[in-house]
Amino acid sequence: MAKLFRAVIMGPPGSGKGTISERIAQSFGLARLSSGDFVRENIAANTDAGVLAKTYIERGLLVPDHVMTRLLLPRLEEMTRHSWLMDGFPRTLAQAKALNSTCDLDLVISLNIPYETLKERLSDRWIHPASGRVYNMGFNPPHVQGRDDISGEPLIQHDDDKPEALVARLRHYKDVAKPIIDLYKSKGILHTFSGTETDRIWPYINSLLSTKIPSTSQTDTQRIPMP
Ligand SMILES: Nc1nc2c(ncn2[C@@H]2O[C@H](COP(=O)(O)OP(=O)(O)O)[C@@H](O)[C@H]2O)c(=O)[nH]1
Ligand SMILES: Nc1ncnc2c1ncn2[C@@H]1O[C@H](COP(=O)(O)OP(=O)(O)O)[C@@H](O)[C@H]1O
Repeated sequence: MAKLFRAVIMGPPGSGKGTISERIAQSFGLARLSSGDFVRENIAANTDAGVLAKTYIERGLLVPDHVMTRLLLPRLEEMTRHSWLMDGFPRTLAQAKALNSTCDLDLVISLNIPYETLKERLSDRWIHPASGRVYNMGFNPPHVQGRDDISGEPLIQHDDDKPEALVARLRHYKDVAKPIIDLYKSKGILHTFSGTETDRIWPYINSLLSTKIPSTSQTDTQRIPMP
């Protein structure tokens, strides 16, 4: 069997994790895993962990580590034969340690984007809540203003994308991400990309992955559709 490839993408809210993950999944055939999608799937399916997670999300809180790992690790065990890229997990050092004990990561991408850029992007971010599709009124606008391209349903803006909530979210990200980044740096798997435009960062990520992902795993790996 081809060697598998496991990667994590990290970065503050608005840094382009979703946008870049989508490009990586398409270009390299990795399964794209999103912790936010797992949480929403579990809430929709009314699993025990989903019911518990919902009580935190409703209060605008992060889901506690033990609930997150209970949600995610079994899903990762189903993926033992696939290459994947994870977005949104780990978000704490405890989660990083739990992930560590389940699998060996090959690579971590960390996005380093200036605050002003994040603020501008998020104030322009619109979301289709049912699918998680993300638009930006300048960068990738929907075909019809205010409507999802596929379903035609209305787009919404998250309250926590508003500038007043953003400062606190970014400060929180820096505090919790630092030890995780240090951990991956010490393992020699961290790659940091800085800049203000995804289109300028993408070629560097693309060429890095081209050297790291075994070409056989690009064809052997089946794309796992996410809801
Ligand atoms: N103007 C601009 N917007 C971008 C760029 N890259 C991503 N975006 C938009 O910025 C917002 C945040 O990106 P997203 O991928 O959702 O970031 P995440 O929160 O890290 O997953 C979305 O509305 C994207 O469409 C860029 O280079 N320029
Ligand atoms: N790794 C995680 N640790 C704790 N909570 C998480 C994690 N991933 C997702 N969540 C929870 O699920 C919610 C939705 O996640 P996500 O789609 O990544 O949205 P956002 O980028 O707005 O935080 C988060 O706001 C958080 O409550």
